[in-house]
Amino acid sequence: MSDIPTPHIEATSKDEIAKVVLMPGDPLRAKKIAETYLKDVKQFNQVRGMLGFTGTYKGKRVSVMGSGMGFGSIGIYSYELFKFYDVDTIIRIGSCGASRPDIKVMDIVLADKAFSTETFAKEAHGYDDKLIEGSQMVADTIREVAKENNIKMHEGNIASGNVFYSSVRDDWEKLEKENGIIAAEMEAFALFANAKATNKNGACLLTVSDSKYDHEKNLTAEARQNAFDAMMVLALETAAKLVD
Ligand SMILES: O=P(O)(O)O[C@H]1O[C@H](CO)[C@@H](O)[C@H]1O
Ligand SMILES: O=c1cc[nH]c(=O)[nH]1
Repeated sequence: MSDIPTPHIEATSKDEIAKVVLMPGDPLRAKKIAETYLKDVKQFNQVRGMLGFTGTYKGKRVSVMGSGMGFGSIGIYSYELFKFYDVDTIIRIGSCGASRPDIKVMDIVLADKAFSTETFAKEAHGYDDKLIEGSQMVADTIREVAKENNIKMHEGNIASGNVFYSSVRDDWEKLEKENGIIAAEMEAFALFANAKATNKNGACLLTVSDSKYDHEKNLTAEARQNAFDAMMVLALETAAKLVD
């Protein structure tokens, strides 16, 4: 197996990437975060447009890189970061759909476990589990930061899946109830599986971008790219504590 650079990340030294990586799906959101919140920023990746940057937040080195959408994409990037670049922690910072009426657009969700009916974890690492837990150490730090900054979060399991548009599934509400699912997105299950297999830390913070209970409030693509400030405070302050 190749070492660095990898087929998908062009950084030639492990030092170009911090021990904690924040990972939105959208590479342009990664750029925006680096420009807005980090100092002394250096870009470490542009292969396939999957932009990655390292800078400092309150003096602590933090990286931010896009994951792309779905298990295939985050599966590649998170594995290469954990396995070949010695990254310890990846915090996904994404958007999601709400699976409960009390969870509103712009609310923040901290994922406990990610649920999927798909085969990524089995094919990648032989895991049969449909629910895979995120790092409780990172989740505890996020809770601490939320308390310190008076930021409200919903906590629970989330559903992950490669299929955004489905014309056949009608069993979701039952699965959501049975598995304690409060929101839906497309990457956390693969991230948590890779973290488990490499003995690293994966966590997932989400901002609700749309709700089937309130379609009128759903966010535009531009708002999704720009509007997630509270989640950013949580992720950046957590990263700063983790690299103490
Ligand atoms: O906003 P991001 O992080 O991309 O997350 C969500 O948005 C994308 C779908 O529009 C999927 O990647 C899903 O997980
Ligand atoms: O994956 C996603 C992302 C946002 N909203 C959804 O319903 N699903």
